[in-house]
Amino acid sequence: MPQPSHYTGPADAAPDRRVQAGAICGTGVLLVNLGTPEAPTARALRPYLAEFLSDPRVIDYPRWLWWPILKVILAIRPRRSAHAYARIWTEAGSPLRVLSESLAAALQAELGGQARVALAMRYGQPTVAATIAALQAAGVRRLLVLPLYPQYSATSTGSVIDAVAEALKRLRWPPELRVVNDYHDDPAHIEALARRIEHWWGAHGRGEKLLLSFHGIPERYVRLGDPYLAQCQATATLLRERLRLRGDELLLSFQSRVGRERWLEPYTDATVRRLAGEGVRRLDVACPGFAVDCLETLEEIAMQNREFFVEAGGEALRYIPALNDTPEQVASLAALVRRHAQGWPGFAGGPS
Ligand SMILES: C=CC1=C(C)c2cc3[nH]c(cc4nc(cc5[nH]c(cc1n2)c(C)c5CCC(=O)O)C(CCC(=O)O)=C4C)c(C)c3C=C
Ligand SMILES: [Fe+2]
Ligand SMILES: [Fe+2]
Repeated sequence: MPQPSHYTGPADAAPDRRVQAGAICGTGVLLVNLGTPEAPTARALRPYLAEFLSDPRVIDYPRWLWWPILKVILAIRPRRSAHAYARIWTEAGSPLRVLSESLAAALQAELGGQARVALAMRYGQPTVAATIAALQAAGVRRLLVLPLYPQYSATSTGSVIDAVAEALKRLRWPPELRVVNDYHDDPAHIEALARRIEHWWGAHGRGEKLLLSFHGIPERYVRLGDPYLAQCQATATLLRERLRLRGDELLLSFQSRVGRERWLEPYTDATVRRLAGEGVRRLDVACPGFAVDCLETLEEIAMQNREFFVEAGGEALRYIPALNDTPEQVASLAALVRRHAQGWPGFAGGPS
């Protein structure tokens, strides 16, 4: 049987006619999330934090300056972080892992035979390299990388691109590659976020203000050209317009600061304290930078910052969960995949 004209691979690498038959095909979607420790213990936190904090995309100090500081951090932080993880750990494991896996399974069900979906973690297991190798062994010749970060930052998405490039370097015949850099202003994504918030308001009533808390990064990175701040602001503006909120009803802040450098401001903890001090009683907080719930939302926002808010005189800080594996998130990511895969077999513009 003749192969499609662009096909040049060996016979066992999933020829495109299998797409027509509705079988899993030579297109792969690699979802990548940050990663999470294997257990909520200092022992499991140490290698996780060591890998994460050794990444020059995350901390860009010269290595000779950073190694001694990292050594001190790795003597202290694992125990503190383990304590925080223990507060959110579930029977099934770390929420970030459980929810990312569930999202990947739901996206696979939605895409059916159009693409094979796999999940990798930037730090820890399963690695980006091993997951790409497994996809390739399953016949994937075209790979769409979808980091689970709506806003681009060199510290998150940029680092995923590094890991993918490193993995492809080791392959004799790498797959054709496409990368979703960000989806911070994707209309379907904004709609999914807005519906999530409206649905939550429908069930719990509306607070006096809505705070959008994004993960912070050092402010210096933005000065050096990282588009992260502008993309967070754009997401917030689009959500404000879609939810028809007044300027003072929606606020933006940045959480999870690490170290002594100045990070993006205003800080979330200072903002919730300030709002409580100004008389806000019921504050709703959403974290649109996180595709799925994790330590930073479930512990830092829904526990720590709730305590800060109440200590400062507020009544209730109500955390609105992330999109997780909801049909809205699955539909918006599937649409994103279909748009980015255009021209590939089985997708619009490609051989059907
Ligand atoms: C020290 C620098 C850090 C930068 C820069 C940073 C950027 C960044 N992180 C996320 C998403 C997540 N971070 C998570 C945890 C986490 N983040 C840092 C540090 C930086 N992050 C640390 C040390 C940790 C581990 C926990 C701790 O010890 O405090 C998580 C949650 C992981 C989980 O297991 O649940 C996510 C998700 C983004 C999107 C980002 C830049 C935009
Ligand atoms: Fe982080
Ligand atoms: Fe944190």
